[in-house]
Amino acid sequence: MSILQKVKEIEDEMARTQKNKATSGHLGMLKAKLAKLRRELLEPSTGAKGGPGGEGFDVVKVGDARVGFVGFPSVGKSTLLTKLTGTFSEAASYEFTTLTCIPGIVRYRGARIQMLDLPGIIEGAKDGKGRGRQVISTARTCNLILIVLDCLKPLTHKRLIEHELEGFGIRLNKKPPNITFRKKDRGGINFSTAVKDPKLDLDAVKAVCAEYRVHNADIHMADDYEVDDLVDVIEGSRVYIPAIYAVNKIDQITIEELEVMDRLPHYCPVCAFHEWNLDGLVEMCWEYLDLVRVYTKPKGKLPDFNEPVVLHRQRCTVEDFCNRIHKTLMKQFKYALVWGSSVKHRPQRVGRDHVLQDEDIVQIIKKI
Ligand SMILES: Nc1nc2c(ncn2[C@@H]2O[C@H](COP(=O)(O)OP(=O)(O)OP(=O)(O)O)[C@@H](O)[C@H]2O)c(=O)[nH]1
Ligand SMILES: [K+]
Ligand SMILES: [Mg+2]
Repeated sequence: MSILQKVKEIEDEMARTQKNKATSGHLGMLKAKLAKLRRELLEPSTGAKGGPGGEGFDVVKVGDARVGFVGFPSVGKSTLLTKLTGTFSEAASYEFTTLTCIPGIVRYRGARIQMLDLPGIIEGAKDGKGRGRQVISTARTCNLILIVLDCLKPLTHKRLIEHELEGFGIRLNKKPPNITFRKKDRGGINFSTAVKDPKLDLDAVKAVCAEYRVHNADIHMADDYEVDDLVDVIEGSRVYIPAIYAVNKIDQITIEELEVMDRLPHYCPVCAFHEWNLDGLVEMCWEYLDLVRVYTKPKGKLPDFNEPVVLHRQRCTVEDFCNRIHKTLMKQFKYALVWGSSVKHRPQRVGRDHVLQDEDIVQIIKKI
């Protein structure tokens, strides 16, 4: 039986199994099996680099952040890229017009944001249909995924695209689960959680562990989690990426229909063709990218407000800032002077570990 057939069999069995406390162990085992099969699917066939293992498109990362457009064919991804970035990407009424990855750049608030137009994907993309794997591998390298939807198409398309991305280890608009998983030599499975009446019980946890041949481990969950979260932690190699649903072609629907869509979380209605709400979309991308702009102040001069150093919220210490300016700057670093919302005094003297905030001004003082 091929891996895909095995996957299908397990998915069918899961669909047949009622979800309750009594079946949670069995479902946990099935989910772990599924995750393992999916990993096998993604592993490159022996030796051959660039095989079906899911190499992305070879587009150089430039700018401060990267946004990838993912969606079914003909939802308007290329039209959107052309209008947003000014880089032409062919658009047409037939499906699969775009066959490769087309990069463009948006300049916004001093940052350079790379946008990637990608070929349309279809159901089964993650399992190797069409260019799906290349598309999704490229999406994995992005700081934000723009899921482009056609508002005239069924709402179920959203779920289908999410399913394809999830099957490739991408988690959308989600924080990594706060689960500690520590293997040991003896002592069996110890499961503790900070939550009263958690969704997962010891049986389910044990079933998942057994599937991974783990018989001794300490597992602690700081929050209430599902089987999938535990599987994610054991499997590793998951990426957590924010996502926006850009619902395109709103010129084709009524105001009432639009109002319903406007209220859904992470949605941004647009009309690429007439350039409606493209500013709104870029602003939302900016918010979701969560970038931190830091202005450099040379000694005795005004800061340069036109060219911020753009950092990501998870990596925005003074040291990160220095490394972005020059890779040897840290060797000469003595301390930094900071003006802005991350400090009380202006300026304030700080060390390399100080965490910067958006629009801080920094002057680096070097050792003599
Ligand atoms: N009515 C309307 N049509 C649009 C809009 N945006 C794009 N289209 C049309 O939708 C069709 C598909 O647009 P593309 O930009 O080629 O779509 P795509 O998602 O890049 O398609 P593939 O590359 O084939 O996956 C074209 O005929 C566009 O003119 C829009 O906002 N409104
Ligand atoms: K098209
Ligand atoms: Mg296209």
